[in-house]
Amino acid sequence: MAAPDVYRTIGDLRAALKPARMAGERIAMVPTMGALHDGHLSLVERARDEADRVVVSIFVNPTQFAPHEDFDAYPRNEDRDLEQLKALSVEAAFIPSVREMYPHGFATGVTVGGPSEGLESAFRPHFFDGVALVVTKLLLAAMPDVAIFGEKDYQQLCVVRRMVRDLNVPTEIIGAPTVRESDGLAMSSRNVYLSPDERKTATSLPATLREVIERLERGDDAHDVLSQARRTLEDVGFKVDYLELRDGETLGPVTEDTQSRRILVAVWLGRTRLIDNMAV
Ligand SMILES: Nc1ncnc2c1ncn2[C@@H]1O[C@H](COP(=O)(O)OP(=O)(O)OP(=O)(O)O)[C@@H](O)[C@H]1O
Ligand SMILES: CC(C)(CO)[C@@H](O)C(=O)[O-]
Ligand code: BAL
Repeated sequence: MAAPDVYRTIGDLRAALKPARMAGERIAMVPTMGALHDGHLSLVERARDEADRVVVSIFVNPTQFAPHEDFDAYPRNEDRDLEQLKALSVEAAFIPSVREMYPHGFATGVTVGGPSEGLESAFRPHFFDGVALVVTKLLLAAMPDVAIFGEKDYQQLCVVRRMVRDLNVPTEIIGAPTVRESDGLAMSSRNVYLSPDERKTATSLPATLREVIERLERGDDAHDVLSQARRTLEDVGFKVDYLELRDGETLGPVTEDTQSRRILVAVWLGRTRLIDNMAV
């Protein structure tokens, strides 16, 4: 197994991918912020199935963090990440500096409406502008045929799909299922912030979502079910940012035309913010 080639500039990445593209190879990209776990690795495996060549980007993107958020504390471990990518025979890692992505004088933004409204945006108003901007730049840097995003960040996946459609970016976006710990907690780089006690409590989050789904499928009133689930979460110590049932395709409100519903949640446990979602 060879370690991935590491590219730190957009120019070097483009030059390296050019021969593969000219030879008609299919290129897949997996954008990440590093601190890789099995959730990320499942995206890489999916990318492997989809393409001849896999590029994983590792970039903790400052424009999606508000000044009071955890940009500085965000876990970073490039050597360990590269070891994991080596084990999966990933050919290329794109690890740009903040200066490379946002050179002095940078003055452009990307704003997506539709699915970015509400949910995360109500609590992290800057977030999707930062994600849409950096994903646009990453896709333009690698020009992949396909890019894989996790359903764990379901609203992000919907926003990226909308941005790619609206801007005619020639990349197919694939959503991959959420990988969970054995007790059901969605894997997330931020789980390392949890104390041992908080980690035990955290398992109530997916358990509560599963109860919500069971009750909705039994036909219980959605408003009652959500109010009770919110109280359950608060009783075990979560502070709830949102717990909402949405149309699974548009992320708008559930209407008569809704084909699939999705329950989405964001909570705080001490200083850690957790998000999760499940199809109903
Ligand atoms: N448990 C998971 N299952 C599937 N995909 C995941 C999982 N966790 C993250 N991803 C996906 O990996 C990609 C990179 O995510 P990111 O690097 O932010 O990791 P993260 O674990 O979500 O970190 P954070 O704690 O910042 O939310 C995103 O497309 C995200 O949806
Ligand atoms: C898509 C992404 C890599 C953009 O920085 C990030 O939001 C993430 O890791 O989910
Ligand atoms: N996984 C999404 C990146 C973020 O929450 O900042």
